[in-house]
Amino acid sequence: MTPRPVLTPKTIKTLATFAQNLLDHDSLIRRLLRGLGWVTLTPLMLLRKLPQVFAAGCVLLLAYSILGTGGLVLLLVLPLITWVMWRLAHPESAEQVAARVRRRRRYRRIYRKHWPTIAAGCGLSIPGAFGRQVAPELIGVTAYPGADALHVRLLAGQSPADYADRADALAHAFGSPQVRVRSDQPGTVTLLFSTGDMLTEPIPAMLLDAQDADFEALPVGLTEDGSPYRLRLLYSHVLTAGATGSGKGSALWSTVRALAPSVPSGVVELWGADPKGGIELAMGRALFSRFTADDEPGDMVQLVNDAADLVRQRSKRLRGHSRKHVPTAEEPFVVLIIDELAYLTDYQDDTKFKHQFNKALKVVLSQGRAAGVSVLAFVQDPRKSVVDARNLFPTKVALRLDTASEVEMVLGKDAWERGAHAEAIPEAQPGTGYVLVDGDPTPVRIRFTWVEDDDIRAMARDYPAPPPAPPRHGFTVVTDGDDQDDDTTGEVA
Ligand SMILES: Nc1ncnc2c1ncn2[C@@H]1O[C@H](COP(=O)(O)OP(=O)(O)OP(=O)(O)O)[C@@H](O)[C@H]1O
Repeated sequence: MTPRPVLTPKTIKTLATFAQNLLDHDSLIRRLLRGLGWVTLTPLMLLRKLPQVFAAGCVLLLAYSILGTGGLVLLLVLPLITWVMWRLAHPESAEQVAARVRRRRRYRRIYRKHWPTIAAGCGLSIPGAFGRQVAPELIGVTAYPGADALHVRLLAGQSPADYADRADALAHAFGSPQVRVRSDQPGTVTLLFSTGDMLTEPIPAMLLDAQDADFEALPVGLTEDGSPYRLRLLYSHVLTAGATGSGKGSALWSTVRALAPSVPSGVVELWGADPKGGIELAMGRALFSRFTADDEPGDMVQLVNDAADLVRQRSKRLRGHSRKHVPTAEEPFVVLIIDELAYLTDYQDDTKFKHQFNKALKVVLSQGRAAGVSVLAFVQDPRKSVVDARNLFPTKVALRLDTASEVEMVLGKDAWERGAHAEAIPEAQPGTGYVLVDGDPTPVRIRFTWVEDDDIRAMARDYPAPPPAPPRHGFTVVTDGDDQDDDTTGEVA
């Protein structure tokens, strides 16, 4: 028996029809194959692009197969009911979770998606293979209530200054009112995009803390991410500049308030010089161990001279024993508060007075930090001649100022380029400013708390300075020429 040929004319005709059908776009076979592909590939696509949706679909299918329709409906409705009950019972925690979810969505939709294009547009990418642009790696995003922080790994050859130069372009590209550049660790940079202003509302005075205060981290206000701002005063000096009505008073009293609980024990001594006749400081007079608000400038010179003498004595004692003075009730942390520095350093006609004052102030500024004597000074006019000593202040604060050049006079050009636009602070937001601390090029936007007159009176009543003890600092003027360092002879202004 001869075998039947596999390819009979009939088989060939069937195959030809099948092939024609395959080629025909609208044929049944093509449609069936397309359907099959869709059914098998869609879950794979979902798994890759939207893993959460895929997982949710699997759970629902599983629930349906195990629990049936009723169970499936329950499974769908239960989270909704739980969410509504949560919102009703604990609206704050529910809002926190919702905000976190919103922020994560924003991170994915805005930053992750657009970062490569925006980095290239702002000139922060480098050319890669095949004409592609290589963007700096976006390591992650931290969402704070008032700002999003983008952590970016620097490309070889880049520095945070390159990002500071492009800060304006970056802010516009991401639709943020402002971006500030922070360099936290080598090789990375943090870009802080404002997403809303946490500092628009006045911040009430901090609760007085009866515990021993940390004088290197005094809570005086809030930063723009809503966290407390802690000011270093011990082993530092702070210069605050601001136009009239910018809130210098709140900077002063927020700091005094953080120190006040340590005043009655004598661990902190406040010395106040208010050349404007006591308008600012007199309300809290009882807090001050030494106070001069006379129009008579001689008293101010005496006060700063005494501070300089104390610094010299302590420095002499510290020499060879310790590098830093630790405040105690016997040897307190002395804070010399000068309300309007320009009045004493610049506006005086009497050159002899100016010379004496500047000489003593320079001793305190150059040697006082280690000796536990800090200066907290305020100026309205930041012209160079007024604050020529600003480099001796490790911490500088620019409240609202009139022009960008004034900001540069106080904080330096680099800080302005990094976003410290103190000239743009709204008049309606007194107490807001930028802080720059030596060693950290990133200005921090903060708002000082608002200490009301009643709060000041209550502080003065509850935390008065102890009565003067017999001389314990030995305020006798040190005349030993050997103890006076060369740099005590210079002028401040
Ligand atoms: N931190 C703050 N929060 C809310 N309001 C404030 C704050 N600081 C100041 N203010 C408001 O602004 C006004 C002016 O503030 P302040 O007197 O401290 O400014 P200043 O810079 O000391 O002005 P001047 O140089 O004219 O004395 C205050 O009376 C108060 O109403």
